[in-house]
Amino acid sequence: MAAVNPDLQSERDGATFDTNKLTFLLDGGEGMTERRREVEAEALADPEVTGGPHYHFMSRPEQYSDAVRKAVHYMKQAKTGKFDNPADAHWYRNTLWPNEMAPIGLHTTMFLPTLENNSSPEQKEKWAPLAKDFKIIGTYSQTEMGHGTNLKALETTATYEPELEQFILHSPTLSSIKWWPGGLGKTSNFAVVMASMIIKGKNYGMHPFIVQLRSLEDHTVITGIEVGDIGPKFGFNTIDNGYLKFDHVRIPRENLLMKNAVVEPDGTYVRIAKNEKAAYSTMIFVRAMIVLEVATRGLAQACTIAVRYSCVRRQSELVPGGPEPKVLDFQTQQYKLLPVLASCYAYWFSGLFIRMTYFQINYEIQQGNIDLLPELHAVSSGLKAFTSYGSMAGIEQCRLACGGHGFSQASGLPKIYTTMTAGCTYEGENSVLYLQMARYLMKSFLQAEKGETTTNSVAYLSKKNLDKCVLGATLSPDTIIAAYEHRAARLVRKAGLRVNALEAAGKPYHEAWNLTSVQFTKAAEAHCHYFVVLKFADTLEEMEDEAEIHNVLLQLFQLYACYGITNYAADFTEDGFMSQEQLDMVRLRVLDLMADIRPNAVALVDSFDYPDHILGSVLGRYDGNVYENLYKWAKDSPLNKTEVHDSYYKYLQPMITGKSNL
Ligand SMILES: CCCCCCCCCCCCCCCCCC(=O)SCCNC(=O)CCNC(=O)[C@H](O)C(C)(C)COP(=O)(O)OP(=O)(O)OC[C@H]1O[C@@H](n2cnc3c(N)ncnc32)[C@H](O)[C@@H]1OP(=O)(O)O
Ligand SMILES: Cc1cc2nc3c(=O)[nH]c(=O)nc-3n(C[C@H](O)[C@H](O)[C@H](O)COP(=O)(O)OP(=O)(O)OC[C@H]3O[C@@H](n4cnc5c(N)ncnc54)[C@H](O)[C@@H]3O)c2cc1C
Repeated sequence: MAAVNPDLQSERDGATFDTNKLTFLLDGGEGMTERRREVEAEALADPEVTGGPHYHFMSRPEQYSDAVRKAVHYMKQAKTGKFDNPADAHWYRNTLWPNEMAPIGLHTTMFLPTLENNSSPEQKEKWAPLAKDFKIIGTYSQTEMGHGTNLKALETTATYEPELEQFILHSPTLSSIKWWPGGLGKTSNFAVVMASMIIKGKNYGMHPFIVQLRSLEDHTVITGIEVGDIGPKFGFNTIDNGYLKFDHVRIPRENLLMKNAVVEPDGTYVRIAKNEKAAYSTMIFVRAMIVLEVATRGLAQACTIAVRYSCVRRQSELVPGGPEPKVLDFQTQQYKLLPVLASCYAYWFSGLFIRMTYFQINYEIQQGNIDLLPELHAVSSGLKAFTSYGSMAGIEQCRLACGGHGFSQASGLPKIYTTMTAGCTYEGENSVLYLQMARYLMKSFLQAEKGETTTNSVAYLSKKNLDKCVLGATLSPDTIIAAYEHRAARLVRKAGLRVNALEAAGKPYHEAWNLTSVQFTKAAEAHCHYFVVLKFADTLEEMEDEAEIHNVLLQLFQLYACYGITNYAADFTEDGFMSQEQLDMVRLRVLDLMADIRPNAVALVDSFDYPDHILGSVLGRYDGNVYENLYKWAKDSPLNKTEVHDSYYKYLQPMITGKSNL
């Protein structure tokens, strides 16, 4: 291994805490870190994982093809049973497809979970082993060309025919063509298809059906089905997002996944699930996972790259006539990066929380207790929107902080950005998800207005909030939380009262709601912001005696919270809650905290513990040897394969010399 750049080494030498111990905390325990490292090390030693063609120098069809090669490698490994622990499988996939979507990504993330959570016991016994063993490869096919958000308006129909005990799948219009599902275009031979179920002329709404798309012998498309790739996208080059059109395709009655609703042979419809949104369960799962696995990890990688690079990049002067400083020593550079780094830690702890909560509540739901479903839906929707947007903005900030080299694919940042930013749209467009959370907030507000107690994430709405902010220079977590509670409660209340006032003035509820929806998305965002602050504070409180780590995390917590206050200053001050003096104090504390955190910046990103292969960045290399590797990267560019490029002979030569050697 090459010697570490002394500029990076000095940062590591100066850290005040043991990065390993912080990694343990982030992974959820030392044992988890060890296991993750074992899985990653095994993958990294395998030439099938690390030895393929250079991602950035391939065309899109080549990128897809190489991702399929990796998928086959993954499936072979999985078939040996070595990934029976889902976390192991996850680490392996992250190493195999760094910041790339696997062509079988939807198979593992949505197809299999839908089979497992939406099937009757007999169906589960039949389909889940086939999917787990990759005897069938599937996707989750819900969105249509005309509708992704409004699921009630999906046009694909599944019409029941009792005589033959079959459903007939049909795409009646152009806009009903399924559009976007990952792995649908070329890879999958099966899909869970969400279609509106029609029995004897009555539409029972969206239900999941398992449908074969392609032959298991030669992958040819089943008669009556048209399927293909939707073409190049902003990112996601390694996955074949696809389209799917049905022309009266018959499937047996048993292909309706019947955990939540049964259709008897004579066409009698029997609802089993207590909540009519039970068919939406896979979306809740993925939203809950996106917080840590997509939004936070993308941001953590971008921070790692930008912070390390900012400690090896030297430019300009700090002391007149003095040596060029590391660019991270400029206060403006710290202001670009350190609040983003703080937000990454904040999202991480919320991500751990929502992941654990999802599995706890889902267990209850599987036992038939759906009391906490609305809360889970609201919190997972809100956090997905809040963290994916914050991460998207943060990654772009990291790119800008890397100057010119940040714009090169060599930085790794464009790939991280384009993969992550899709998370603002898929699995529920962010504004739409904030509005789902807002529905929950509105209901909770009305409860609180009636003097009822609100619980869990919205407990603060029925509490007496402070009228005056008591935040002092010590920035105690309690006073910070109280400030964020006040802001969220006030914005929710203001939006709720406006809906009431508009209704009282004669507007129908739906109109009053639409006229308040900007206010409500801001209230939902404020609620999520409060929640993320709260979960960070909870983590600090629950930490066992690791004083050095506690210290630096407390500084990050304070920076995250103070930066948030300065960014949303009007929300905290306009009702007189926070004084101008307090706001000024908070602004200065942001600068002090950055100076406090600066010596630990590299250690804080090292603690995310990303191997270079996953980062995929010349700028963010662990050894900091940036320039020699940038040079090597350029030399590898396909355009440099020949001294004179073909385009010269084709176009330039005739123009310049009047002749052509072609
Ligand atoms: C270690 C483990 C590692 C694991 C690794 C995992 C790694 C993860 C990696 C992730 C990679 C991700 C790749 C995924 C690719 C994208 C896939 C997709 O986009 S797929 C496509 C994704 N597509 C989308 O996301 C579509 C987005 N659209 C929607 O979800 C819905 O249509 C809607 C929610 C917007 C409205 O629905 P609509 O039917 O019109 O409903 P109304 O508005 O009329 O509200 C009625 C009531 O219902 C309630 N409620 C609603 N939802 C739920 C729920 N889920 N539940 C419960 N309740 C719910 C609502 O609160 C309300 O209650 P109330 O107030 O009356 O009491
Ligand atoms: C990379 C990627 C992968 C995907 N993978 C899959 C997949 O595997 N399977 C699958 O089924 N789907 C998939 N999708 C589709 C995805 O889930 C939808 O695109 C997403 O849910 C958004 O829906 P939409 O496209 O209809 O957006 P639209 O709803 O058309 O959004 C357009 C605008 O309208 C606004 N808007 C819409 N409704 C409302 C409302 N009620 N109130 C206020 N504003 C509103 C939105 O906020 C947005 O600004 C994928 C999409 C992408 C980009």
